[in-house]
Amino acid sequence: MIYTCTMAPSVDYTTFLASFQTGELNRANAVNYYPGGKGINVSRVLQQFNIPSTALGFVGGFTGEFITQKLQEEGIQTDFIQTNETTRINVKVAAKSATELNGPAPRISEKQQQELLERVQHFKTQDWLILAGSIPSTISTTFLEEMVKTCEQLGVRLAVDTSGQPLQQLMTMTPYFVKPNEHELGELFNTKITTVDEVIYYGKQLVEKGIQHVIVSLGAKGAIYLSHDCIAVADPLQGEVMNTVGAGDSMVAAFIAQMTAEASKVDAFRYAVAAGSATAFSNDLCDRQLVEKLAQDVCVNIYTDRM
Ligand SMILES: Nc1ncnc2c1ncn2[C@@H]1O[C@H](COP(=O)(O)OP(=O)(O)O)[C@@H](O)[C@H]1O
Ligand SMILES: O=P(O)(O)OC[C@H]1O[C@](O)(COP(=O)(O)O)[C@@H](O)[C@@H]1O
Repeated sequence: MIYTCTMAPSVDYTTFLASFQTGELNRANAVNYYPGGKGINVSRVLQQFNIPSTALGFVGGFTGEFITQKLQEEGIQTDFIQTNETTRINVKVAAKSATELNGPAPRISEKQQQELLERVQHFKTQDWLILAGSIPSTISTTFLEEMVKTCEQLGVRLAVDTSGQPLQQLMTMTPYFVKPNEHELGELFNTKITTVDEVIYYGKQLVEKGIQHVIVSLGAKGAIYLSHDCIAVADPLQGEVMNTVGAGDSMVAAFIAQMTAEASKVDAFRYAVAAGSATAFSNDLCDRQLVEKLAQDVCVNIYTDRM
């Protein structure tokens, strides 16, 4: 089973405008709202590939109910822990450039953390846990340590897509797969990363720690994959950008979908890049048909000798 864990889910309220000006009244041409948060997006894209997953995390209030109901309507199993706080609404402005306003993560009590740990303790060997999105500041470092240790002991493959201090902490352990974007990678090494060579230099350091698969996403500039025996650089795909929210999550989902279907890692990476762009070229997350189509166009340059 694939479990996604979103500790700070959201309802993503996206507004589409021709132009956006701060300090002015802006009227949207269209809006949409979908269940959001990185792990939840991963579950929604996996479902596009007919891969079942269970969405874990913390939800509360009317927005929490909306998320649970929408996921269930899409056929995604949920096993959320209820919080007293109403789940945040993240506002996205899709205009000439994208602006995002993400609410704070919920406060999670020790009891609620324990409940989550108990769920992880029931996972089986070869299961996946995708820990994605903001990790609330109330989540203790000991809890994260125990969660990673439990995954290691059970033989669960841990994928990580988060940022800030929790990412720093998780990188001192050895997840199976990690997908930072270039800013998050820079943050990890306390530097600013701008060139492909820099991405490769720092990405390799993650691989040397024992992380099996590293994808560094570069937004409109494409992405780079690194493992112990391969570096692959994907050129960006061109298209009409509609809404980039969830592009990174789509990438994570497509990579895992392909890995579970026993595709080669380079093919899995190719699909990951296609899925990221397919989402960027869509109003909601990508659909499978577009991913399959774009996957044919992704140009990947492989450098096995740069490790
Ligand atoms: N404007 C864009 N045009 C084409 N592809 C894009 C665009 N933005 C994102 N993508 C695709 O989605 C992937 C993930 O996007 P990115 O913004 O790096 O992730 P994150 O949302 O996690 O920061 C990129 O590596 C790329 O393949
Ligand atoms: O947990 P964070 O870092 O605040 O991010 C949450 C936001 O990220 C998203 O999951 C989108 O993530 P990506 O664009 O990085 O793929 C939104 O659905 C959500 O609003």
